[in-house]
Amino acid sequence: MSNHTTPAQKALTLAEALPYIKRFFDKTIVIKYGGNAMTDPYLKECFASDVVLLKLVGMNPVVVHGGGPQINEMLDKLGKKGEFIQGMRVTDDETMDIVEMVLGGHVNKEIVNLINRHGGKAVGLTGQDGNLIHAEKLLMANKDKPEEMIDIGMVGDIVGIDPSIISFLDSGDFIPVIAPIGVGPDGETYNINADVVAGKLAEILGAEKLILLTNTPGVLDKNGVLLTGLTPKQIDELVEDGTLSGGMLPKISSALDAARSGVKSVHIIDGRVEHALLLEVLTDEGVGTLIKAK
Ligand SMILES: Nc1ncnc2c1ncn2[C@@H]1O[C@H](COP(=O)(O)OP(=O)(O)O)[C@@H](O)[C@H]1O
Ligand SMILES: CC(=O)N[C@@H](CCC(=O)OP(=O)(O)O)C(=O)O
Repeated sequence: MSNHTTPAQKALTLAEALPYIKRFFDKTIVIKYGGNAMTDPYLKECFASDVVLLKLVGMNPVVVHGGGPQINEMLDKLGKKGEFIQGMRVTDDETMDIVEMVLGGHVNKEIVNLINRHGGKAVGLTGQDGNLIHAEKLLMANKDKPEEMIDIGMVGDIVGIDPSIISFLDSGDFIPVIAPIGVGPDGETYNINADVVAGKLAEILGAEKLILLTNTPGVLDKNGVLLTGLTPKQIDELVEDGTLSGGMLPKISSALDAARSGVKSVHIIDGRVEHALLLEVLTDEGVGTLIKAK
């Protein structure tokens, strides 16, 4: 909020929150915190305080985080180059070790720590904890030649989610902070795109909202103009003509799957905006792109 806001304007903004607090009271809100959105220290503080505020007014935020750029940084330090195909990281065994170390370690604990310093009770998990995310090796079709499969190593496809650990944490007013790592039948670990985890978790938890925080104002058209709402047909067209690429591909397909599976509202928003979460959940302000089920 600008320093030029008058007390009356501030009061109006606060009053505006009441219908949203009532509507989302006791509802689950899955928040995907993208690695690209978690770069600026001040914005990280804003994010953590927003999550705590949502919890304290009676909502159940569940945080799923990414960390793609943070993994790249570590790979760089080790002299290894990160490679992505259709928005998914090619993950050999050595890269998988680094993914687990960065996501399950540093990134996860940093977010837990931030939320706790703002007065929340966050608990960090990977998909291994409480058997949360069951995975198997992803068989990825080449989008240009669908009959051809691409082997991208230890990248996982979610085959099941056991949400009991989330319900348990929720009953104790804890805020789950989840790293996108899944576990296979033989205990092997898989690297899963964080948007995919957030979308599937929102579906299984019957979430009211799924919010994907990233580093663009939302989905942009060919001319870089924000698209405030997107239907499945429009999404198909944008994929086909190449307007959507890279990390936006798994993001949009997870968002659409979640919307079609009953998550009431799915948004891709700009995590670089101060208090983007509060603006999205508690005000009339439309931010980012709303993904529609039809
Ligand atoms: N049409 C589009 N609109 C917005 N961003 C797009 C589009 N197509 C590709 N992108 C890319 O997708 C990126 C967001 O995905 P990603 O890098 O995976 O971020 P995150 O870490 O938040 O998941 C944007 O920074 C942008 O470079
Ligand atoms: C399979 C795959 O691509 N996994 C991702 C997991 C992290 C992630 O999704 O991070 P962002 O949300 O910051 O992009 C990766 O290795 O980068």
